[in-house]
Amino acid sequence: MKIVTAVAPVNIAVIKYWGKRDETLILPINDSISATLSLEHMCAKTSIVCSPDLTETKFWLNGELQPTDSKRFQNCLREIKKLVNPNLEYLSWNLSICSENNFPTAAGLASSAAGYACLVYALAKIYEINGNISSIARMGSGSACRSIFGGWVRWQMGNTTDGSDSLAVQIAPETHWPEMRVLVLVVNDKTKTYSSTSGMKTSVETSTLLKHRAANIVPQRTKEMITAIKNKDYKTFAKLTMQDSNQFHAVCLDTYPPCFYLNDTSRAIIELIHFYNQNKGETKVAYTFDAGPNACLYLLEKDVAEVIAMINYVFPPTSLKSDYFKGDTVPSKKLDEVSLK
Ligand SMILES: Nc1ncnc2c1ncn2[C@@H]1O[C@H](COP(=O)(O)OP(=O)(O)OP(=O)(O)O)[C@@H](O)[C@H]1O
Ligand SMILES: C[C@@](O)(CCOP(=O)(O)OP(=O)(O)O)CC(=O)O
Repeated sequence: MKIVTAVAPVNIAVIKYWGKRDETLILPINDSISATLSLEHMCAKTSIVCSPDLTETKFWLNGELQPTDSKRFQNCLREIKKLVNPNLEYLSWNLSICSENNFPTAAGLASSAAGYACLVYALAKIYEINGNISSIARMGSGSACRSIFGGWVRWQMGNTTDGSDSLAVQIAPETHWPEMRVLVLVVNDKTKTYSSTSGMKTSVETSTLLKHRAANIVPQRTKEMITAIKNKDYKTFAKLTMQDSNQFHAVCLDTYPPCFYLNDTSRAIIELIHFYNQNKGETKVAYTFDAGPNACLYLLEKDVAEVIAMINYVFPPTSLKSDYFKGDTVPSKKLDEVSLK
């Protein structure tokens, strides 16, 4: 019997991935950029048992049995197994996989990114594979390819049909911008109505704004974002981050039928942050929202205490779940192996 437990971090995009050019291989229509958060507060944790006594492969997520015949799960398992020494005695043994997220799942806080990065990493450990597993994680969930690396990561969309050039690469390591912090404001921890997968599929089919974004906006914005990150230019970084989040949600509205991910509290957070920055006379804090109402704020360490105080003052305790309202850190540690027997 073999047992592995691994933990993997979430990543929060500052240039959003939204739209696929290949649904099976999970190839995107534009580049994206994210920071991988530290494992301290938010992570997926996955344990895998591999044993000759197991009669079938099973997968539990947050205590609930999941189907193992999904294309994504099977693709990850198949691609990992392709890299395994065919003589490995336990290659044919079944697996018992158990994963848990210590933060809301499918609520727009990148659970699929941490979850599939963790699954693929744990599988690689079980089968003793070394090498870059980011492209395999991508086949589980696109954004997962970025969670394999720490620090600032770019997922290059690539152009080939086989996806060989659609790769995540590190722009800057976790040590690059040590003052950077992320605050996660949980507005609603419920599972969202439209998954990212189905939302972006409808956007690709119906949104003309998404076509314009992918062709004419993201290429230039990606270059500017990389320069801002490399130069630690917070003002430019913050503006690009907020503009990209807003454009992504504009695409969601331009989708037919529209996907509403933001709610009134999300919009109040956006207004508050612009008001606060304006009153301070400089950009102190930037928001970004994934496919959900929950805000991620990027800000510098020196401003964390005041921004937390301001948010606590404006929002009554019931409107934000203070359990999750905490500072996470970028720089991050990478994936971690908890134990290996
Ligand atoms: N720990 C995990 N292990 C494996 N799969 C997971 C795990 N956590 C989440 N997932 C998968 O990811 C799905 C949620 O993905 P989805 O992209 O809709 O939400 P999200 O990643 O939380 O939000 P967003 O993509 O907007 O940041 C879950 O329904 C489940 O299939
Ligand atoms: C809004 C996003 O978080 C979308 C993430 O989409 P997913 O990676 O969850 O989608 P699939 O590839 O279909 O699994 C933006 C981002 O993380 O870049």
